[in-house]
Amino acid sequence: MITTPAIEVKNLTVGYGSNILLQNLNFTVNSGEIFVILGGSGCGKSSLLTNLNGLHQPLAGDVLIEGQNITTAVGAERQKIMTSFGMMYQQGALFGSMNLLDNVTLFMEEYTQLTQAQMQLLARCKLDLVGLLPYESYMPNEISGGMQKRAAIARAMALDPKILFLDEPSAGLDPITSADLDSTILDLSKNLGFTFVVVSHELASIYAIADKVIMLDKQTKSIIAEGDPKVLRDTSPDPRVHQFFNRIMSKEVA
Ligand SMILES: Nc1ncnc2c1ncn2[C@@H]1O[C@H](COP(=O)(O)OP(=O)(O)OP(=O)(O)O)[C@@H](O)[C@H]1O
Repeated sequence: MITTPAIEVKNLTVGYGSNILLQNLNFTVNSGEIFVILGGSGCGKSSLLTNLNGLHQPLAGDVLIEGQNITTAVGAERQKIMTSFGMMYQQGALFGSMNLLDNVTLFMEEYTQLTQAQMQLLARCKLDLVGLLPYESYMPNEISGGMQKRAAIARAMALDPKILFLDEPSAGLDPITSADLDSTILDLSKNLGFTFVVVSHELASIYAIADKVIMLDKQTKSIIAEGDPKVLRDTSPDPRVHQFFNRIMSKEVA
């Protein structure tokens, strides 16, 4: 059986006006995979993510989400593609003036015809999946940084997407909280079959969750490595890749 990839990227050029960050990228994210985008600071990881999720238009090329071209889609067709994925941004993920339950129901109110009771029931399911059901009435500033990240994942799941984009989920978290978040991501992947596309430069997290990575390079504006991160760490002949993956002692990541 041939399954449509979750995401197909074809000849994609990412940048802003005349500032080209990444050129002619080609890669595929398979359904159910945890796919990690990595690379040095400023190489264009977050920009690539905003081209994949339709927030910014690529300078050239196409992005297909479950076979549908988000780059060319307009109107209702585009809206349909946009609701097939959820997004967790690096900064300010939650609305500070709403409790966690309202943060999750917000998108349902905008995009569905469900009753309040139905929305709340579904939102409680999402909060439960990330371990936050007892905190549904808490405000974002009343919970820890790690809990805020998990609440943001619950909110990204509000419309039952198949794909979740996470921009630097571990940023600002201590190693133990970060490992907890990795467990949540792995659970959601294993139990519910989500496809994750994650921007990260945290090696411990990359080794813990990634099925596949692509490594971006600022100088060549291209993908310089692709595959299983542990295999790349142990076998890549490319010094840039070797240096990235061996920043910490191997015993920490074995
Ligand atoms: N909206 C924008 N308009 C113009 N330039 C931008 C915009 N967003 C990012 N850039 C520029 O694009 C370059 C790459 O930024 P981006 O955030 O995509 O890289 P990154 O690899 O995610 O970086 P980091 O790891 O530091 O978060 C930077 O020079 C940045 O200033």
